[in-house]
Amino acid sequence: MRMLMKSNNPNILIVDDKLENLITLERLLEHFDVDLIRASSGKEALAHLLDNDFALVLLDVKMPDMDGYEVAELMRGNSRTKQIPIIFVTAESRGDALIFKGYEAGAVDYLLKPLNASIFRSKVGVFVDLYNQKHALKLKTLEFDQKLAELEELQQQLEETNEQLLMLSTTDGLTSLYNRRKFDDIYLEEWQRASRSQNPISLVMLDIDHFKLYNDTYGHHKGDDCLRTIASALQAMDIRHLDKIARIGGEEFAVILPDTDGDGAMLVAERARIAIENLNIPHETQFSKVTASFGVSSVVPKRELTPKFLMKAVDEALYESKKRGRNGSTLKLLKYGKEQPLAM
Ligand SMILES: Nc1nc2c(ncn2[C@@H]2O[C@H](COP(=O)(O)OP(=O)(O)OP(=O)(O)O)[C@@H](O)[C@H]2O)c(=O)[nH]1
Repeated sequence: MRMLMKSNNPNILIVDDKLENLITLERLLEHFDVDLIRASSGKEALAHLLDNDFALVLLDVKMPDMDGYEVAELMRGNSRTKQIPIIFVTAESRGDALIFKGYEAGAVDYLLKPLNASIFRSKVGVFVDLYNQKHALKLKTLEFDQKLAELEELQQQLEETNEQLLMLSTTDGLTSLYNRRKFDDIYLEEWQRASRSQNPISLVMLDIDHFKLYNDTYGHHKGDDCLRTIASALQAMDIRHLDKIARIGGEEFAVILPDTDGDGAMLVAERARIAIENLNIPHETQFSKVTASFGVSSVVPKRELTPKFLMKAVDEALYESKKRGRNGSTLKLLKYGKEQPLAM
């Protein structure tokens, strides 16, 4: 037992207008690990109650100015103090009516003086234990909340890492466009959608002209810069939200165009061809600048067709553009499994 406040021990407030009674209570509570706080009036008691947390209040009934019942009632009316247990300690027994009045005022017990030391101590002990348990639970709850917050933060980090991983696995490191794997996934999805809706689907594939020569002339780093610049130019094109651009090979790009027929796809290819030409990247070819050749293919998917047909057609169309002198586009339309080339 200590008279000092602000230790980690529970506080017990002892309220009595007579000093000798306070001293008696203190002696009785000597062996408890608690901090005892004295109050010699109701007002003083209330002031302590508003300032500190208490495990228990030992409250004298008969005091001048404000009696114990009034103190108890004021405590019950205040959210900060209403849960604190009160044991009334009084010298007089004036009958059951008064004892009931004490319980009504919120007392948990009502003890008569002279106090029986062991009964008194065991009753106080119950409340000290309860308080200690409540305090330990509060600490555990705080610890739990902290762990929960840490867990939530870890969860958030995990989600961010997963997002980054997903991005890395679907995009091309050099240009940040979709990579080949993602292209294949999107293409398959769009093919299936077009099969259901029976709307056309088109592919545009482009390959930079004489890119080996470009690397050989300007070096691999400049080659990478060139690929990045072309990727940005393709991204800057005014195409529809559903159209998806990918880098599908070293110097090869492709655009998936859902709900687009051959004519529409040729317009996109021509726009991309001009966008690359207009970059005016010097290159030692017949055009004196970097250009690209385009293959375009389009189809309304029928049961006898697989996605590979359209890929094969776009490949062949691109090859045709290379053969015809580069920096141009060739369209191949597919119908009912039969290839119908349409030179442009
Ligand atoms: N700098 C750079 N070069 C690449 C990259 N990927 C592929 N290449 C190069 O692109 C060149 C492609 O050359 P080829 O397939 O022979 O074709 P080309 O020289 O473009 O000629 P045509 O396609 O016939 O016009 C090769 O030299 C590759 O090394 C890359 O990520 N960065």
